[in-house]
Amino acid sequence: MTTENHVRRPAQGEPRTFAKGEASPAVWAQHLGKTYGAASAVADVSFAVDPGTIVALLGPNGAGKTTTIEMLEGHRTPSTGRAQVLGLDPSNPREFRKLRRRIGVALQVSGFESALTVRDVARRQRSYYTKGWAIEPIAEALSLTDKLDKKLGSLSVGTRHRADILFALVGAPEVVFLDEPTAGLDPVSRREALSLLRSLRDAGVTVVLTSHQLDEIQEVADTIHVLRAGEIVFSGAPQALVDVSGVKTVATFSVASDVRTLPEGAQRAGNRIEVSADDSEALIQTLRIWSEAEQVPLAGLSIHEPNLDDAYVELIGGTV
Ligand SMILES: Nc1ncnc2c1ncn2[C@@H]1O[C@H](COP(=O)(O)OP(=O)(O)OP(=O)(O)O)[C@@H](O)[C@H]1O
Repeated sequence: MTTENHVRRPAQGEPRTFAKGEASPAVWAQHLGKTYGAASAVADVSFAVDPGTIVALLGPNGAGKTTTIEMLEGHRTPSTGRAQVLGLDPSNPREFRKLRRRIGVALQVSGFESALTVRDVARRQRSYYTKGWAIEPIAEALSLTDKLDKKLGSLSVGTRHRADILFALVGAPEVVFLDEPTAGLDPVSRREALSLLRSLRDAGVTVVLTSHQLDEIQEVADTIHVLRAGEIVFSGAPQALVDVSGVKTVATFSVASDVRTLPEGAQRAGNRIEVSADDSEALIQTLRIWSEAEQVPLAGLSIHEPNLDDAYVELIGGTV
């Protein structure tokens, strides 16, 4: 879903209401902005998040992802615009008190006491909520079972990060905000964390996260919002960004040095040949036909189809 297509813009100060039958977004931001003195951290961010989906805020360092997510969590007050999470305004202290029992938050850097064990903090976090999930199964899903009785101060950075995800989830939140949840995690832990995110979505939990790991985002996110200099420059499904990016499929292969005729549009560097096209199937077909006609084998053929990483780099480029 794109950002604002089903959202009626309310007048300033009017509570956001949704038509009968219209699904209320779990998270809604309209023209959110945050300034620090003369500096703008977030300029103008609007989007709506469907319940039970995974949404990723992407963008270069300093684009405003953390500031945006922290305004939604109620940790920063917007300078302009407004937000609702589960129909409540995170910047309104009375509404925030209700909201915080229904959301889970893992900050990029958390401030839990180093002298407490993982279990102590998990129990305490769960006690703040009316509902709650059992600690052990989540700990197991994050490979934290043998760390539950370790003090936070003794954990490695990646383990500490996984513990922060556990703390965000123990209260059975309806919406979870995770700031770079897989940063610093080893490859196996990453897989586990991604699998946990999918399970949360299957259970109807809405997940809003920030990330620089585009391969992971392509795998798990339903929707991405790409920020640049505090503004959204793309909203949609990860594949939609790939599709509009114009990045081509590239085939590379080697030929003997006496081969002179090449497929149309091919680039040659020594014996290495590179051919690109919009459509990978058509490209492979063209190469097969050329190979058979010329009696030249496609030695070491590799095909690189554009992915989210390629599309993101094309979108963001070196312009920031
Ligand atoms: N408390 C603050 N005071 C002044 N400027 C701030 C403050 N917090 C953030 N900023 C600035 O706001 C901009 C956006 O920062 P933010 O942390 O939201 O970016 P980000 O997209 O999350 O970056 P990263 O990928 O590095 O985490 C940056 O230029 C940052 O320096």
